[in-house]
Amino acid sequence: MLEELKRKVYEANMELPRYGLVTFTWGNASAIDRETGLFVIKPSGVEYEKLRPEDMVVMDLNMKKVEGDLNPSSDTATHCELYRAFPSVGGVVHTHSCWATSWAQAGRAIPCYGTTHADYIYGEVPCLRNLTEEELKDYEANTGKLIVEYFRKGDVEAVPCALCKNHGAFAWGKDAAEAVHNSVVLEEVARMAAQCEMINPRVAPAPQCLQDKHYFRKHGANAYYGQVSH
Ligand SMILES: O=C(CO)[C@@H](O)[C@@H](O)COP(=O)(O)O
Repeated sequence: MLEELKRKVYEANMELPRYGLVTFTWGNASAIDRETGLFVIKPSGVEYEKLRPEDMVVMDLNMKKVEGDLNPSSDTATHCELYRAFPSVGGVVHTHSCWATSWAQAGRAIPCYGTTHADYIYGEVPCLRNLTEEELKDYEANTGKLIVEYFRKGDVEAVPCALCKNHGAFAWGKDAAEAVHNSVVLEEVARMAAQCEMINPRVAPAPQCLQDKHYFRKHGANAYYGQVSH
């Protein structure tokens, strides 16, 4: 079932340690097939060196396992909430990548200090609050609901990532490969922002007009970066 999607999700997961975003088993990638409403996700706690495409687990949007011998990722309910809420989200990645997680642990949103950030993310990367003790009873689903609640008031495409306080990072995209790409961007942006504040503790965000210029060079009707044809 969904063999091609399983292969893509497997490849996306394998990219995470290659890019240095995942240590041991600290992360997961998934992707959804919108026609069937099923999504494919990494199994929980399986070492990346041992992972195989056929180990990927198929889930439905009611959190029922449809296919797979192994337990799905412990973060499956978070991925599921994002797929349920946002039809444009086709792939989700969660990591504990060092720099993004450092901002999450510090409880800080990442300001947009430059055009590398603005090329991909419109405005700051939010750092979402801790869950309450009550909310922690359904931890992973409520983590997803918190992200959804934030982006219902925002733009889930213009800001393709978020930090969860004291936890780690989530990123998404139209498919698993784009979600991985955005995770790499997030980690680089987080690292540069931290170093930027170290070099100049009074640094200010990049001027809004420069942020706009860079974001809209690459996104929307007037984008002209790369081999775009008008
Ligand atoms: O947050 C954590 C662990 O604290 C998990 O996201 C991470 O270890 C990945 O778990 P899975 O192997 O996907 O279940």
